[in-house]
Amino acid sequence: MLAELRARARDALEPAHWDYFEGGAGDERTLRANEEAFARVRLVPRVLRATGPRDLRTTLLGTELRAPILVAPTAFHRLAHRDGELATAAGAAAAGAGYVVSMAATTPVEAIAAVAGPWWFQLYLQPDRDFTAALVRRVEAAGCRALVVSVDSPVFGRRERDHRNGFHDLPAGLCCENLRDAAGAVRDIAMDAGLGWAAIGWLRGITGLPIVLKGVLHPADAELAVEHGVSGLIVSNHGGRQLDGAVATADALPAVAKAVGGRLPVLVDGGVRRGADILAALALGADAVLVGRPVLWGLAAGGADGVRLVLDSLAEDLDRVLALAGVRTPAAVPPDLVVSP
Ligand SMILES: Cc1cc2nc3c(=O)[nH]c(=O)nc-3n(C[C@H](O)[C@H](O)[C@H](O)COP(=O)(O)O)c2cc1C
Ligand SMILES: O=C(O)C(=O)c1ccccc1
Repeated sequence: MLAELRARARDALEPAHWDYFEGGAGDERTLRANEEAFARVRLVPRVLRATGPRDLRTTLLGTELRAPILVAPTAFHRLAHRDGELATAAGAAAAGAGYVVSMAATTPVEAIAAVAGPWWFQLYLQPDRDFTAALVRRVEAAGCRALVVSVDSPVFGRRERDHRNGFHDLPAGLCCENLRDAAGAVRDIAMDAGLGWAAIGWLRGITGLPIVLKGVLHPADAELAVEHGVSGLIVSNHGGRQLDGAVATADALPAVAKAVGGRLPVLVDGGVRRGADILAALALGADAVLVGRPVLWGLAAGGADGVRLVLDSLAEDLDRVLALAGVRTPAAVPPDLVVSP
């Protein structure tokens, strides 16, 4: 199902845009490793557990979802489909999935909020703190339920496909609509290699929204995140688009989950393509998963309906594999459901 949508997306997109969505950094080792790590997992199901119908509902930081599935923040949805983020928001809402809006969205958050279910906002903390604070005020006013701060991007990863294709800018008519300053001029997103833990403390001080750190792979950073009062973590290597050679997320997850020890929700993204991958993520210590590229395939192939189809199919597949594994709810997935090879 996903493979067919992926092929349709490829047909629908200009090659340079396809490469932008699909590609990773460097030799794309980490990009491949994410899917491979899930494909290596072997499950040890339980039998005769009389689970009855499954219940996939999941609450994260006060946000209620139909299943432990969210749309990962990805940039430039109007490059994938004319309805852009409005289609993503509507498709995710119809599927009961969470939606993390990218800071690089090509639609204003107020318009997204009008058609979205529960949504969070992904932020790159900008060197201009006043601008960052104004953006936080804006997304709070629009109804954002949590801030997802990406911490894996002190600089841009080297995306060789984009260099080859000369893809550096959005085409005329599209821009990062949430990066307008007070005068209405659109800024570029700045990556900030000067960011430290003090910046997280600063953000804590200017907002009451839960703060989720995205891009944690080392258990020592997970421990620091807990100490600095964040509300959640996303184990992520940015879908292999930042540090090529970084550990696959399914491989990094158990140590991070162990360091957190249940003190915060732990989410994971990168290479989640099947219900069995979600089941594996839950067994390896995650509370929920985010899905990046498959949502873009659905969006490019079929707009809001395509997004809904991707998310509904993953939830249905998770329901089936939970039953086959003898588990009734996501929270009840035991660690001994997976064996290491
Ligand atoms: C085209 C594209 C754009 C992305 N843009 C962002 C972004 O703006 N902010 C961010 O934090 N992560 C971004 N990511 C990373 C995703 O949030 C997520 O970590 C990754 O896509 C998960 O891997 P998957 O695509 O294998 O599911 C992007 C990923 C892709 C593929
Ligand atoms: O492409 C990306 O992965 C990404 O994170 C990003 C960041 C800033 C602007 C556009 C995309």
